[in-house]
Amino acid sequence: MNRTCLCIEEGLSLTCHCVDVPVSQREMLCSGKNTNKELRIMGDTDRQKTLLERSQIFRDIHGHNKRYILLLGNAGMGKTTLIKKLFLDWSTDCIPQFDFVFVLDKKALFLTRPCYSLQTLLLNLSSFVPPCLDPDAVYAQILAASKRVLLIFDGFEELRDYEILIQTQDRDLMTSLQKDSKAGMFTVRQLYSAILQRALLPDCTLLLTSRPRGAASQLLRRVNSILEVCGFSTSDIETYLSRYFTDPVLRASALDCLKNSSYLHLLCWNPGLCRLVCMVLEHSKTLGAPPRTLTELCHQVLCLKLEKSKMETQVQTQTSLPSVKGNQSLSNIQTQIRPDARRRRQRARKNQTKEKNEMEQEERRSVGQEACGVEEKNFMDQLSSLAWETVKANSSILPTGHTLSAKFKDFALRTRLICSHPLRKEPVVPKAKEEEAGRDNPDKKAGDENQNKKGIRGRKAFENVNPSDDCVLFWANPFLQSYLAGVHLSLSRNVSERHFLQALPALSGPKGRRRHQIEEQGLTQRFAVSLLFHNRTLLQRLLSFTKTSFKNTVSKQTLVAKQLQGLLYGDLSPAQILEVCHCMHEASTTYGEGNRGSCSAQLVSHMVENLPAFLSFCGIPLRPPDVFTVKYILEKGGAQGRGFRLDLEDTGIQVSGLRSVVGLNNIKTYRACVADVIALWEQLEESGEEELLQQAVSRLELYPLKITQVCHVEHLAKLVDIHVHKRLSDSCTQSDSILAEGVPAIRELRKLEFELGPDRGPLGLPRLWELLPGLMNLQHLDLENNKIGDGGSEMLANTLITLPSLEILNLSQNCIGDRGVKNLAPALKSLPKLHSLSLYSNMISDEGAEKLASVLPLMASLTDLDVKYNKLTDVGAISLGASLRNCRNIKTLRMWNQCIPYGVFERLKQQDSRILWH
Ligand SMILES: Nc1ncnc2c1ncn2[C@@H]1O[C@H](COP(=O)(O)OP(=O)(O)OP(=O)(O)O)[C@@H](O)[C@H]1O
Repeated sequence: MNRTCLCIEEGLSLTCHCVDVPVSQREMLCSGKNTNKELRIMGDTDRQKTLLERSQIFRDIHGHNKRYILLLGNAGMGKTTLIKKLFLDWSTDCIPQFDFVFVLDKKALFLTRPCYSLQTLLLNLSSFVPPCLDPDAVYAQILAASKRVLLIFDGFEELRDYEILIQTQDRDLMTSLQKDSKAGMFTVRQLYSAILQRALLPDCTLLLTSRPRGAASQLLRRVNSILEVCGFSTSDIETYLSRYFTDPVLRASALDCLKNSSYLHLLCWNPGLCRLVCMVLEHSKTLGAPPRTLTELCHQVLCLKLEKSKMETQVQTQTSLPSVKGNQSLSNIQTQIRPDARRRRQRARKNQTKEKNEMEQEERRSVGQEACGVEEKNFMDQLSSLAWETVKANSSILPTGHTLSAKFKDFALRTRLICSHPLRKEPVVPKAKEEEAGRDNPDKKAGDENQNKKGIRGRKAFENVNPSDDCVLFWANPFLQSYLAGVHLSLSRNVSERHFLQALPALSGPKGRRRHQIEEQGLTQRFAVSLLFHNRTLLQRLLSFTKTSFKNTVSKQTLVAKQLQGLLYGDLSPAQILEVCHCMHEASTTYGEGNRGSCSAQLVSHMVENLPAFLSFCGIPLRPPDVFTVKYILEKGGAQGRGFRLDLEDTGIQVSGLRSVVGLNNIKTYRACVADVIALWEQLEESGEEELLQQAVSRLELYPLKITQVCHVEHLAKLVDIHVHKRLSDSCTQSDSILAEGVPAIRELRKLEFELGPDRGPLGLPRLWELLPGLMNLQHLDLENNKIGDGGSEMLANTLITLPSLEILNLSQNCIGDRGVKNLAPALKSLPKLHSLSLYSNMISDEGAEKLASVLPLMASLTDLDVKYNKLTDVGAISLGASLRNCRNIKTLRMWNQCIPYGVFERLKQQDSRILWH
């Protein structure tokens, strides 16, 4: 197993190229008053605190094993690589709690015949599984100690795929599966479903990987740990480059290039893209200028791949090396060859080194020239069409209904744009039977011995029974898949203008909001728009173009321009605005030509003119490349004299990203996770960047402030502390002059909504009581539904007296009773500006009502009081009604509840019209 999973992808190995990146622990939390739990987007500072090493993945903080783990990560973020690394750890005994580890791939779901058992699923169908000579004995061991089994589900693009498997419930089937899991009469789907539902191997540990998309509430409820792969940090990128480029000159030039291109550097946050960036930097001498957009990057990678495949074909013909057989990719073969065979191959390769060097030189010379012949271009068109089909279906797997010509398949596999996943493996014949068969059939025995001599004994177990039928074809790279889908949309004559527009939800205005945006569809949309403005001569190197297809592109370009100019940006969702920003960045930066270049520039100019002045990205993840694009658009706006207020709350933006946008001249105010804001200020103070610190402090906006997570209270407390002490920390004094008047955002904070709800409210309230005295200018405090209770009212009373500006106080639904009112009464009468008080739906009875009635005339500014739905009876109501006569300023008193007799209430109402039902 160690050998089988060593290869990350062609030419890259786990031991030499893999960079260890941690995973972060994600949390399911209720947000605000909403009782449904959802995946919380964490701020950067908080995220850093949840990072886990690989060795901690299976253990909780108490050292207990986690049994149901979900690992999330966008395309290319390294989920599969992490799993291979876990395999490697396991094979070297670093995860000793498991005796067996199996990887079950989504692609096996294509096996639809009901002829499998749990035993064959694990020992014959799982990925990386080594040959097993005594399956029955091994299976018995698995069943006997299922607690020591780790099952990993990989290759699932959507959470919904799991959700469907969990929802399918057939009781009879589950019973028969549990009764006889050895019977070969189930489909892979049924077996997967039973495992995920814990009907089979209920004690084993499950680790599921998925891109974080699609609704999956049932699944999220089942799992007891949600992890996310982190991208590469700046130092990870450097490590990766130093491992990728063994040639010091190339390495230095690649590092230099990244230093000069912040976009490429930010793309490298995604390891899959980092790999692509390295590929093009490796050939930068011949490729010319490094890519400035994702479109250019994918275009250059495609050219390289096609060149490489062309060169390999030439060498193969020259040296008559056996060609790649059937549907197996080279990398697959590499991983399966035993070391002795590999050594012999290496020796042979040495002899070819000279030839190879010449070939590489030739390759370098030819990159930049024509990459495809006519036939290849036709194949590229066909691939593009397939790419769009798969993107539309949210899948990386090629549909099985198509009959693909052998030549096309060979091209697709040779270029490594498509890979093949073997589905069925030959069952391993137990050794005794093998010998028996050999005795009966001397020819076969001789053949087998031959194979053993070649060092590939046992390899049979990995191979397909029938290579053409028993494999699934899938896209090797999600970015190239989306790029080709974009090529099809914008350049194919077969895509009408109507269909083209339908594929671009970001451009269809508010109605596009409703659509659930899938990552690859977003990427495809970006590529499709950008390719319309792309340099045609370059595109012609890859694709077949006729005059008609050019015409078609021009009309689509006009259509896109019209659509973009008609957009009402104020009506777009944050996700749509981000997508349009990406489209515009790609279109206007990608190699343009002549008037196409100026046309895209005009579109950007139109966009920045029409963007709303308050630009919110709240609630959508902003990854490093996204931040680059947003910054690009903001800068363009700045050049046209536009200023913006930015909302970056709940975006998970990194502190470095925050720093890059906050300092732009045309940013008037910004909001972001308070902990990250403080982290940024501290960084700026430490680096002595006073001007930027001054801007970052003065531009922060908090108003109106909603506290929806317990951590928000902690963050706010820290900020209030800075405000009160007028410095960032005791040891730092550089910021003293900047903070001489405290934090402007705190000084100007007028409204605070505390929305933790009854379960989490008590967790955050003690901290709130401590920080409130720092919010001197607070006018509106909304504490509805936080279970303050009589216990909390005392603390609240102590704090209220420190808020002289308070005008509106909402204490509805807080379990406050008579004791609470007694505690609060002195504080309430000390608030000189309080005009609205709500004690709606608490537990105040007559005693509390009387206390309230006694202080009412002393609350000179009060105009509205709400004590509806409490427990007061006619006695309390009459007291309040009587007190009202002495309160000229009060305009409304709402106090109805079922304990007050109807007649009494009616009479009170008639006596004073300010008493209201509702
Ligand atoms: N930790 C790492 N070190 C070095 N390279 C990595 C690492 N993680 C990922 N890569 C590179 O990124 C590529 C994509 O990674 P991988 O296939 O693991 O992503 P994934 O999250 O499984 O993507 P998908 O959702 O598309 O399946 C790998 O082939 C490898 O080249």
